[in-house]
Amino acid sequence: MNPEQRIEELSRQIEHYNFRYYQDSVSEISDFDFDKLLKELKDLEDKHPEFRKSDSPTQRVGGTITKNFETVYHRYPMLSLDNTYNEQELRNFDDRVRRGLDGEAYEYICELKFDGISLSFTYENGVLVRGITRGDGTRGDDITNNVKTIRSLPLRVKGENLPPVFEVRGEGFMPFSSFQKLNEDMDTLGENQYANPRNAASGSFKLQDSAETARRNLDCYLYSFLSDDIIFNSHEESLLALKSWGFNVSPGWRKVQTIDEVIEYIHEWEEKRTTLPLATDGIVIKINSFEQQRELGFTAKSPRWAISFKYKAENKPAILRSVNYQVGRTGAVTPVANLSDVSERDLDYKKVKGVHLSGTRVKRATLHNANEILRLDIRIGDTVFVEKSGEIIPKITGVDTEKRSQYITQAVEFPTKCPECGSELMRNEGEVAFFCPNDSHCPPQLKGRIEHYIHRKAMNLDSLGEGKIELLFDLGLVSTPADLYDLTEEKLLGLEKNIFNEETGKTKKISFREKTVENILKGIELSKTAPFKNVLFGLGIRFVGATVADKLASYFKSIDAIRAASYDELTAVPEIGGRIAMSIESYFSVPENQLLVDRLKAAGVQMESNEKPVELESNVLEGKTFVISGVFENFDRDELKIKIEANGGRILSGVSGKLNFLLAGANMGPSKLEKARKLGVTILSEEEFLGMIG
Ligand SMILES: NC(=O)c1ccc[n+]([C@@H]2O[C@H](COP(=O)([O-])OP(=O)(O)OC[C@H]3O[C@@H](n4cnc5c(N)ncnc54)[C@H](O)[C@@H]3O)[C@@H](O)[C@H]2O)c1
Ligand SMILES: [Zn+2]
Repeated sequence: MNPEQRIEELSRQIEHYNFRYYQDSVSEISDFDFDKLLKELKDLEDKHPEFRKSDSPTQRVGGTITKNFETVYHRYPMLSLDNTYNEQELRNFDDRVRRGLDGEAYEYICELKFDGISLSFTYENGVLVRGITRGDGTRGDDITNNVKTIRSLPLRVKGENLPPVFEVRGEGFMPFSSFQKLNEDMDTLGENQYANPRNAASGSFKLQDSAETARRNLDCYLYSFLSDDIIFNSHEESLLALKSWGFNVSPGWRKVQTIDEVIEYIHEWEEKRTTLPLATDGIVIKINSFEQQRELGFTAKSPRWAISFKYKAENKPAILRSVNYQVGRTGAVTPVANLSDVSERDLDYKKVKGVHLSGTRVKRATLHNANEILRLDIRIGDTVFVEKSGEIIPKITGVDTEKRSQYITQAVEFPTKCPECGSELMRNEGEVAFFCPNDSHCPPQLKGRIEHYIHRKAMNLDSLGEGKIELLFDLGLVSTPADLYDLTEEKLLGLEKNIFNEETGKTKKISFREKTVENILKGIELSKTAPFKNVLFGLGIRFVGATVADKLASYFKSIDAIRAASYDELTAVPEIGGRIAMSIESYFSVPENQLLVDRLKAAGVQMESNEKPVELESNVLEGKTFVISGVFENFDRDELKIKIEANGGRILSGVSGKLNFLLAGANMGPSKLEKARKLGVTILSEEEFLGMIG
């Protein structure tokens, strides 16, 4: 391949990864490997400048803007940072700075590099008016409603010297604690988990539903101040002022005079950063004086007065001792590697402490699926390499095949039967995961179903959290959600169990005292009042998520109508497709599921929608269809929905050619508006609508 072709190929690859990363919040490769590709491209372009295109990924900020939010131009461009993984390049940077400043003395500010997404906040007369993503550096997404959910971000600031308009910038992130909770939730709901807190933060800041963003407990550190008037002389002054105005400035920064002190700072934080409650991927150094920053200027993509140093993910050898196969709630089987340190090769596995990696001891790593085992060509007894980078879950990156001849090794055999229930495993065409088809008797699947039933978005039985279900299940008291309603004080009082967490090696004792039992029974009783749509979602029928359950419940009004519905009747419901209809049919073809529903009904759980039938006020809207979007002044969306139905109109769930009216409130997504305009849908304001119904 000649340089021109390679440049072309690299550009295409990098653009693909950028799109996945910024648009979809997914990392298909590690940051380190991504940065290697980018560096290769940059070096090639430096050697052959004639092949450098103006829109090359080396010349542009990698981010994208989405179509889901208002696009806003940045008042000051939001750039990226040049980065390096080694100290020599950092010294080269220092040389460039020294030359650029012609022998003037200079200082650096060292800061931690937080791993989240860049955000910019505009304040007018002290009031937060806008929050924008970095986007492509020139324009970003207006996500004001979502950034307002950050509790540490002041909505109003007071202080001396505040210019009438200013911007502050910082990194929005998801603390480890929120990340873990979110992924547990995703797991319960059977949705894809985020690989790391950065991707979770990126996805969560760009949700359409701010209430959901709020639940995810995001946070933000501020590290930059911008305004038209120059009111500070240095970065240090601006950080101190930000802090004094009440902004959340991370306390870890330090002013230093030399590159050696910078390197000292890097070494100091290499281990220490792993104890922080949020992900960091390096440090950032910036020239302190604003005057000198202006002298040094910018490239197309990043400032010449700053650089980031990224920590390489620690990669260490370990011994693959054995492989376990975990069966998840959906029946999917995941192979998990049991590891020991190289020095522990001959130690009994029970006594093994694991490999020391990025501040923690690692004893297990996911092998994902059968294909990954083949790809790695891994054997029990092998010396493997483990890595823990931005990802929280350690992974095996390769095998030291040279070591193989020194030890006895043994092939990893993927089981053909479910390790939990013995059923023959299956694999769907086109899918990588093997799964256990025995969904009505396989223990982890049953337990998963109960956990789903009590989930916040289903029956919201929070008095029965983690561990308690496990106890009840293991003692044989509860094996389906219906069993919950047979629990009594006599059965529960005094139950006890030690639950061992293989991951942490810690044992937790759970015991049911009077207060606990009272709360559990109260919660179960209360769950009988949960609306039918929550119950329907709680059943955990495949593809019937909360939104689909809502639609089915309001269309069919009762479980009996749903289970009697034919495929054609199901697919006649707007937005219920063949895949969902088939899944519902197959759910009710299982006798155990029919029984479960009957028992829940007998226990008094809501199996009918008690949405009051709408009383007809008029039929002026007969034959007309509506979509409601945005926020309204006098009504909330449910009230508007009732108004429309009460006057004979019908609600559709999406904008399509069939739609007559889009009832548009404030803050609705511009892409929906655009689509409606294109399709010639009439757009109504709240007032116009009220006029229509008199
Ligand atoms: N794995 C993938 O598929 C993939 C794809 C695209 C990009 N990436 C990663 O993202 C990087 C490019 O992203 P980028 O342009 O945002 O660069 P970057 O993340 O390396 O550095 C710039 C960003 O650092 C952040 N930052 C954190 N702490 C800061 C501080 N104290 N001061 C200033 N800024 C701070 C800011 O958001 C700033 O925009 C790549 O180098 C790569 O590591 C990975
Ligand atoms: Zn099984």
